[in-house]
Amino acid sequence: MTDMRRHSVSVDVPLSRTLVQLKRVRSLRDPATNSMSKYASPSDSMIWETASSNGAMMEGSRSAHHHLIEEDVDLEAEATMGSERSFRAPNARTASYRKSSVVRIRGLNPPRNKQVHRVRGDGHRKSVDSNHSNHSSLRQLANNIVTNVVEEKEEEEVNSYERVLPEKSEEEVKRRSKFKGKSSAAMSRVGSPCMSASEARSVGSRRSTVGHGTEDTRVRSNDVVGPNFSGCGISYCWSGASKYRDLYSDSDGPEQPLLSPEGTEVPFQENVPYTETPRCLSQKFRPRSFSELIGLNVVAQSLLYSSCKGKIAPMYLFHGPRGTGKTSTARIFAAALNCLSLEEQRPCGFCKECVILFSGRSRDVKEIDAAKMDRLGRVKALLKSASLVPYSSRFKVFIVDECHLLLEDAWSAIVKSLDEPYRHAVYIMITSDLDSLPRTSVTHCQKFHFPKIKVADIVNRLERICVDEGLEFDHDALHFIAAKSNGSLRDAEIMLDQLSLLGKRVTISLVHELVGLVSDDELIELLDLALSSDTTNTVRRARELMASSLDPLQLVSQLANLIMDILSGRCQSAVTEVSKSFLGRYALADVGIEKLRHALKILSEAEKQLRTSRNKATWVTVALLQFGSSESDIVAETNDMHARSATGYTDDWVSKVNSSSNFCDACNSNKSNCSERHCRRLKLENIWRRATGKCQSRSARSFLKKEGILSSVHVTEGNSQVAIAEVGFSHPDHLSRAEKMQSLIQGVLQHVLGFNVEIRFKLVPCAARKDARSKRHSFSLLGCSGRKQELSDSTVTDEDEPVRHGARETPLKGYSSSQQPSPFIVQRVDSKPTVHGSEDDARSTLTSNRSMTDDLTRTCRSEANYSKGASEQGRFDSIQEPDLQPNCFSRTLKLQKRFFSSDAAHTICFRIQPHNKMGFLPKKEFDTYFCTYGPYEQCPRSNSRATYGSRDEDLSIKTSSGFGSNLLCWKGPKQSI
Ligand SMILES: Nc1ncnc2c1ncn2[C@@H]1O[C@H](COP(=O)(O)OP(=O)(O)OP(=O)(O)O)[C@@H](O)[C@H]1O
Ligand SMILES: [Zn+2]
Repeated sequence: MTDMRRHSVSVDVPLSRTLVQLKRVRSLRDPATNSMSKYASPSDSMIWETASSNGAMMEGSRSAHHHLIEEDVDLEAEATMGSERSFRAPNARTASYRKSSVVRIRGLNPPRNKQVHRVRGDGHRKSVDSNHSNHSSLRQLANNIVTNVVEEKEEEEVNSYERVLPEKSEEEVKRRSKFKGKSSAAMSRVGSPCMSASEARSVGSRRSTVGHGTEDTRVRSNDVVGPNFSGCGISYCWSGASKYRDLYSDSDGPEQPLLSPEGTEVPFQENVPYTETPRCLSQKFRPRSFSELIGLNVVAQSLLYSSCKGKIAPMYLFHGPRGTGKTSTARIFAAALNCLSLEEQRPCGFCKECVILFSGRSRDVKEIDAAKMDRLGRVKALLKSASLVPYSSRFKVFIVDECHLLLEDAWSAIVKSLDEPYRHAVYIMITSDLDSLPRTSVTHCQKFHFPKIKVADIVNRLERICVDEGLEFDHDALHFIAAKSNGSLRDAEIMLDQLSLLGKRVTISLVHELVGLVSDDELIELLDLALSSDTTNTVRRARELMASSLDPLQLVSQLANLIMDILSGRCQSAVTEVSKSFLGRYALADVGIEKLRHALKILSEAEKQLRTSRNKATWVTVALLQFGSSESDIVAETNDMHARSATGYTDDWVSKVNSSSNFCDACNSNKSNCSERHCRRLKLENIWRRATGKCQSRSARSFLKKEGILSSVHVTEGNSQVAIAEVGFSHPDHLSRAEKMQSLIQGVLQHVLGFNVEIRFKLVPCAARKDARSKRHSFSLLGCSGRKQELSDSTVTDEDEPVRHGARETPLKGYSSSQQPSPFIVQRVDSKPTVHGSEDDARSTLTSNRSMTDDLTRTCRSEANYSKGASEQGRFDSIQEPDLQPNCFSRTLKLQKRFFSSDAAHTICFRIQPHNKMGFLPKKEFDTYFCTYGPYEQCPRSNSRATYGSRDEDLSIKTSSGFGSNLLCWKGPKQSI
């Protein structure tokens, strides 16, 4: 036996039987784990994700044998899989066995080195432990192995001609027949009692291919397996089980015992015949022709036409939401492509191709799960297979589901392969996420959009199913299911399926119970209570509803939907008394509508809060109680708001936060006693404190509290009122950090203000921070070392009261006073600026220092016309230069990097506003410089010369102006300048 192990031996016994024996011999398993999976082979090139969903498949590898044989056939079929696979010896002994025995499988290229143990498929490879108790089995097996070199050689050649590409010469085909004949003889010896049906079919098929061409093949293969033969169901069946199934995934599945406890062989289970029994309604009613597709007229017509006219693209892309029929359509189209009928209505559903395909046994139509195509090797194998001629059909169709999971490399490989002249290969890519596909690849596809299915169409379909299934139903219930399924027919069918299991009439209350929803009547009742300020009953009813396991968020969403339906007039055809009476009171009266809008607003706020709150039920109840704020409140509030908006300022949020109208919570005094401005600022602080207090993250909370300041709040006019909150930070780094927290800040402010909030960030002086109320804080806006700018308290930007300082408040030339741009940050510069350059510069700097002794505070202005709408997308910050004497020529401003956002996507634009002591110079004399942080650019808007500092961390701008300047710095997307 040892000798035998050492020498290569070829196999003379029927190979499938050998494999069966290998499979059965328990001792061939890994002794440590008793598992074969350890030797699971590199099935890298065995990527067939086959379609499908067959009940038999779901049973997993109830028969590893079946699996094995089936794969054998697969391999034979797919020449691409013919790569050699060798066992990896788990230990020396198995290695020794490996060396000694060469087990060859039909369809695989013969090993050059006979010491290579070849197995196909996932290769249930086995090691042999010579010490194992089943020596005798092994010996018997080994004795059955007889060298047959000639056979091997022939087989090799057969294999190489197994699949003939169209380009192959006739001569080759003849040779192929010759060898096929021999092969058939060899195959006739495949006498395994367990030869699988598919194998038998394959054998028959091969025989007939040789002699009679493909048309004959179909007939002959049926002769062998019988027209009703349904195979073991592995890998190709579509109905009955999960859609995505890895052919190899069950190699480790529950295998039937190979040896009984007594050591005798356990007879293999019979193939479980393919069964068409659908597992659920959506399978049972899966469409099988274009005419059965719902809501897809254009798609169906187009595909039908292209299949009839033979205008077939190499690649299609089906995209759209889930459950809208993409996979079903792909299968129908695949069937139509291969249907043998000459009628226009394809697929006919009756021809052999149709029958095979719809029973999930087609070998030319394969479904592939893109998630499994995670290695290039697998993609290559797919492409190789695509290059082979189809078994029996006209087209090889690859349905790649979830194709957005394909790697970009895979996409390019597939797209590249489209150039090859494989006119029989068709790819149907399916995705629900079009945006994540590589754009260039998508352009190669014919795209079909699968829209959400209309409620009415879903209802019709459900009705038909109910009739077919003998289910009693209420129309309302079906309508509700359809509305709930969000355009997915599959979801609707699944819901109906569940309801049908209850064995009761499908009624709306049953549906509500199943999906955990409240009926419209119950909702209206609750809404009515809440709107009529019936506090006790509102609380009681809300609690009741939520106690019956209704999710508070769900309740909010249902209520909001109901209100929206009422507002949009969709609820006018009320059926019940409750809804009729409610609609009469609310939907028709202006005040009622105003109340409903108000309620909707409250719900939208509540919804945001609920997402983060633990005590959801309470918050819902609180929200409901707010519905009851009286009509006069709403009207008054609205008027008030409009009045304030008209002046450009509203402190509606103040009235919301501080309910008392005469008492100033902020300064704890009667409003008449507190100074308006002071009071407002304190209120802003109050809001900011409350808002920041709502931040969940401690670090964010303390950062915002410490560094940020709410400098103003505006509420816009119009229907969709938005509060525009300006939040300031004194340091650019803080500013950029805060910008990253924009949504958080927005959320907390929204919560406190009760409005949708739009945030505007800006740099403000430190002194404006609340903690610096009494102190004067220095800050370095320009960040130049040694350069400090102290700002007075008055620099707090309360925009209702623009701060204007000093004699330099000269109107900008070129503007009438009414057109004056809005004021910007006010700064007072009282320290020496960093100016460097020539001696002249130095002198001028000194001069300028002298010149700015008294009146150094000045309003910087952003020029409103500078860029229309610019304020929407970015912002101006100003960097003020001290006044310089007119005789100052050129000088360089040096600005430290940290002033700028490090985000290269942002543009920083400097506008130099030269001015003399008399005021700003006329507009045309302005110099503009422009740069992007990163590689600096010349300003496209002016031909001004700009010189930038060479040091990395500094940006220097050389001004050509002989005057003092303001620098207006634009931070925002480049294109918006
Ligand atoms: N347009 C449709 N016409 C008829 N039946 C449909 C349609 N859409 C969905 N169905 C039903 O839903 C089931 C599932 O459909 P299918 O698998 O084709 O959807 P899908 O769009 O591919 O979904 P997914 O994107 O989740 O794979 C089908 O069996 C069928 O019963
Ligand atoms: Zn047909």
